[in-house]
Amino acid sequence: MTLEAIKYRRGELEILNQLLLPHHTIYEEIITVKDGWEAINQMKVRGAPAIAIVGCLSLAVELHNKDFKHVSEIGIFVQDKVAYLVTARPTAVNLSKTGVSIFQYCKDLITAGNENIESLKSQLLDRMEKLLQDDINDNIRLGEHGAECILQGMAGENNAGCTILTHCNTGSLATAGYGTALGVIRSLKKRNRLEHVYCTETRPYNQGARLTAYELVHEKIPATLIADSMVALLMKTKKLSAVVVGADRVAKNGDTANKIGTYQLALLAKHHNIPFYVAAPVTCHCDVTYHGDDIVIEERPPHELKQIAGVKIAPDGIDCWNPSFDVTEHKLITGIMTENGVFTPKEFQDQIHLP
Ligand SMILES: CSC[C@@H](O)[C@@H](O)C(=O)COP(=O)(O)O
Repeated sequence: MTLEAIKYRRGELEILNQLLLPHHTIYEEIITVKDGWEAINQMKVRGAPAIAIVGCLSLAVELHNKDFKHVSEIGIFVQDKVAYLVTARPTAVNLSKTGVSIFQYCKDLITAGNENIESLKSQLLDRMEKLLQDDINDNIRLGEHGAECILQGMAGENNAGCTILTHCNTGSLATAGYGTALGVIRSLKKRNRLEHVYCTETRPYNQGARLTAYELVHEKIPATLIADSMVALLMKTKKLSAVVVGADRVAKNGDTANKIGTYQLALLAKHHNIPFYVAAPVTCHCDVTYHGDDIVIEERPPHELKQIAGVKIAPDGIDCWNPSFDVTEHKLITGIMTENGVFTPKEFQDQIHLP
């Protein structure tokens, strides 16, 4: 069974507290949008798709449990809650994009003359609940396209297995299930074409060591953990088929924001002539961000850099800079893997109006 970051039944939401992994598996109840906001902001739940789904499902739970006197109250309620949710973390576009689409759906239903409060609530709940299955379906399709693309690049290699380097956590814990970059790895494994995975520790928050390594062990995928500082030597000395990473926001020009350290991986991949792929479902493509430089990069508090699991590793008094993401320019990207296919940044720019 794959790991489950989100457990939902109408009116009930629980999230796996990822701050406690890999040592403790503890689910926490989310009853209100405020609970959802705090879980996202404190990174109990993280990963662009998972953030969006938990934010919207926290809204679903509060909406389900609340009484309204008029449909217009529901419209105001949804608008206010979405506006609040999007302030939890700025870089991943999934939360604001999905939140805005839920509000738009609500507005459309009201404008179309839906006067029945219970029916309006139920249609909104259906729509938000669908996010879970949609995300899994998209990831499975993305994984298949991504695996196919990598294997086509190895066509001359006689059914050899692939060796993939990945960064941060993009698996079941970061999504509703299956994963984005890790979904591509799963699809390669299903085809018996996966030789080995290297995952970076992903300092400072160690999503690679704490979460990806945990998922890889859980899934019995042959894998090796490396420190971020070992990537150049890895690329020089081991034969890598590709680097595959996730994304938190893809700008219209194909620049992508992802976990801090991704940019240096892309630069190193270019130097070593290794294909560099970004696995990015359409939910993280941003229609209003034209250029990577326009992406707001979240800065996390200093203690997340100066401590590991609550243990100090740096002196008091030292200044810290802790950007949580960086932007990889599209010219460093071989392909953007989506549920609709794999696109070069140029093709991506031409096809930005994907369904
Ligand atoms: C599955 S998606 C890709 C990204 O969301 C992931 O690699 C990442 O950067 C997550 O960052 P995080 O700060 O842990 O939410």
